[in-house]
Amino acid sequence: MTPLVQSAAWQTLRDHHAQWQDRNLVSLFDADPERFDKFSLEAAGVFMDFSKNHVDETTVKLLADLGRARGVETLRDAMFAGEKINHTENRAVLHVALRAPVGMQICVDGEDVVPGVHEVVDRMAGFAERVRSGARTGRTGKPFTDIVSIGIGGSDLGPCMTVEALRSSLHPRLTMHFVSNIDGAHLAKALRDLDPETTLFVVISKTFTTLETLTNAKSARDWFLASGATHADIAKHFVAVSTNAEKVEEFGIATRNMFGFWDWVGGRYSLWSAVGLPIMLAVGAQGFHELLAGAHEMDMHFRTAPLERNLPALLALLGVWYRGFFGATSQCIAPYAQDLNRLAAYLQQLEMESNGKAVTRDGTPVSTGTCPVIWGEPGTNGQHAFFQLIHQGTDVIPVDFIAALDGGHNLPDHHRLLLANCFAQSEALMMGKSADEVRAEFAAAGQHGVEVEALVPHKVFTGNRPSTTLLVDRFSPRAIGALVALYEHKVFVQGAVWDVNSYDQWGVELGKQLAARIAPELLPGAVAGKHDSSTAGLIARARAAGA
Ligand SMILES: O=P(O)(O)OC[C@H]1O[C@](O)(CO)[C@@H](O)[C@@H]1O
Repeated sequence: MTPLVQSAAWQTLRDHHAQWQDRNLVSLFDADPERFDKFSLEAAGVFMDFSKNHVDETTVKLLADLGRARGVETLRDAMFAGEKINHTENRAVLHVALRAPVGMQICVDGEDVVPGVHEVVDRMAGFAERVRSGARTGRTGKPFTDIVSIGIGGSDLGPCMTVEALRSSLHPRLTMHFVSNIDGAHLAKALRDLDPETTLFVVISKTFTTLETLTNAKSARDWFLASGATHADIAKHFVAVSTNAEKVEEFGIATRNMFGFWDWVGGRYSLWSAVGLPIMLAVGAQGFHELLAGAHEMDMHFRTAPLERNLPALLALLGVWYRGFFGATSQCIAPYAQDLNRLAAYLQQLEMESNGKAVTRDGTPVSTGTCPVIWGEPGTNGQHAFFQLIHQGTDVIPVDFIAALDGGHNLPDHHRLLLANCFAQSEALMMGKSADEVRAEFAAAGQHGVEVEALVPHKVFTGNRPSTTLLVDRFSPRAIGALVALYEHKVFVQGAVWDVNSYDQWGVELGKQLAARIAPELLPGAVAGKHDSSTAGLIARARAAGA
């Protein structure tokens, strides 16, 4: 494929960008009373206002042209057709099959995978409903009160983020805990107040070889056995989610207590598979089905809508536009929802592990910047922490504001203030405040003179800073499903335009290998291997401290 910056579509966009050097968003709104209607759209219950972005109708068309020229639609169709678009691992990429309704056909190597997907979901539902009803108990016959999900990365962030997001739908008897970090403090804190007789562990690992997960699972098993339980009791308190039955059995969990999935489900795209078992345990089978239905609706929109009217494509192309032409190296995620407090962490893996790549699909260096740094915190907390930099710092940082119209609680005054803050932030980022406006404020307060002039530059907001606002009715399972699928497809489109393989993650391997080498060197009496003087010095200090 032609390097991105040499493609005709990119060069046309570059010429078009020259017009944006001195264009002000406010003046675009002044010139066009219909701007909000023209640059907003809704699909699968997600409303997207992208009018406060540096785009006009020509920009949208040119960005869509770029998407088409880079083969977004062809690659999309190949993904839905089960082709092995993850070429470095020779795998299909079919998280969309995980939310396909009964009767839809999606084939890998000539075999329809949808019936197998539903078989697992039905098994999960049977299990989850028995745990939720209290029919399935622990070894002493007591119903479970606590569920500890052990996994990391894609085997943790999706279920953890979703369970938090669906707080208002959680089962009243079951408290959910998520343990990921190999830092023993994480597991120790989770187990501190738990009763082994009423605790169920869900060990999630696609490979079942991940150091963090196996270490935590072994320690959890030791904690359970130390309570007087026998090895035979493990079957009542431990279930596994994996693609690796052999390793699961080796760990001591019988395969009848295992829920499987497939190599065509990438870790960070897996919350819709058995990896979502904690979600189903928390919100029930019905809630999980609604989550899948919301995602499927977004899939169908993504699959069929023209790029100019395609939510995921537009979100992605805006990101490409800012990354490529406005120097944006990061993207802020600002959900105005405390329940979405893990969304930024989830999207960090989804986007950065997928598109944080410096070579194209054929292995040659990329010609322009790829994935920006994804970061964020729920509003309004972010306003009192880092929004200063977004308003008055030196970089362009596009913001995605995400909110629900209904807060899902009975404190309507809080929700009104939350939404007011959300809408005010995007308005302030765009409008800014000029020096004359600052002077007028001082004058209205009766202040004039040299001291006032000295303060003016500090109080000026340049404005003209872009943001997109996503609104849903409320954070129902269906809306969360649609929202997450929206971002999954955004990542897909960006990967296609940048021509990177969004579905491998070789960049995490080197650190794992080196950690495996260093771990035995930290044991008492061990001989340290050959390292640079910094690493050797750090190892020596840890050994001296008896690590
Ligand atoms: O599910 P597993 O095999 O334990 O892997 C966990 C995570 O580790 C990674 O491979 C990266 O370290 C992720 O892609 C994955 O989600």
